[in-house]
Amino acid sequence: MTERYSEQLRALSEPDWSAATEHRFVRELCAGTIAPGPMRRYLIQDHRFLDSFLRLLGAAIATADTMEARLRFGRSAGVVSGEENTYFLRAFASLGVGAERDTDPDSAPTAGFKALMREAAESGSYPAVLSVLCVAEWLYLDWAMRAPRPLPADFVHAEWITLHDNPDFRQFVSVLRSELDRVGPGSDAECRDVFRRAVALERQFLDDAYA
Ligand SMILES: Cc1ncc(CO)c(N)n1
Repeated sequence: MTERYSEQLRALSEPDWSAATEHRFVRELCAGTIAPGPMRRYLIQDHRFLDSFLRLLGAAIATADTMEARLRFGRSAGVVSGEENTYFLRAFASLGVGAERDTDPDSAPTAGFKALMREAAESGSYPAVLSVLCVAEWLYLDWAMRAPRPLPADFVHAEWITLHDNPDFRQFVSVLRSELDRVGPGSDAECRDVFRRAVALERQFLDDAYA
C-alpha cells in the first residue's frame, strides 16, 4: 500500500510534529489549566499570525489550478475574517489585553512564520502555498480532535479548540491534504522543504508562549 503524499511529509517532519501536537501548551489549554500569561502571549502573537495567514489564503485563491479549490479557500477566508477574528477580540477583552496587542514586538517564531508565509505567497507556487496551509490547519486539527471532553468551561480555552475541530474545519483539512497529495509530488523538493520548516516553526511558536 502506498502512503498518501501528505502523510509522507508529516512523517518526515517528526519529531517536531509530535512535539507540537503533544506540547505543554496544548495539554494545559485542553485541560483548562493554562495560566493567563502564556495564553495572553500566545493570542497576541497568533493574531499577527492570522493576518499573514489571510494573505496566504489570498495567494491560495490566486494560485489554485481549479475553481473548486479556489471556492473552498474563499469560504475559509470568510471564517478566518469572521468568527475566528471575533474570537480573538472577545478573548483579548476577557484576558484584559490592552495596548500590548500592538506594542509587544513580534516573537522570533512569529517573524519566522510571517517570512515563510510571505515567501510561499510570493513564490506563486500553489504546492508551496498548500504546504504551509496544510501544516497550519492539519497540525491544529490533529491536537484539537484529541482534546478530552468535556471541554474547559472558559470560552477562551473551549472555543480555541472547537475553532480547530468542527465539521467544516475537518472538511477543509481533508481538502488541503487531497490537494497536496495531488500537486505536491510534482514539486517534491519544494514541498518537503516548506512543510518541514513550517512544522518546526509551529513547535517554536508554542514554546514561545512560555518564554
Ligand atoms: C501558529 C498557528 N498555527 C496554526 C494555526 C491554525 O490556523 C494558528 N492559529 N496558529
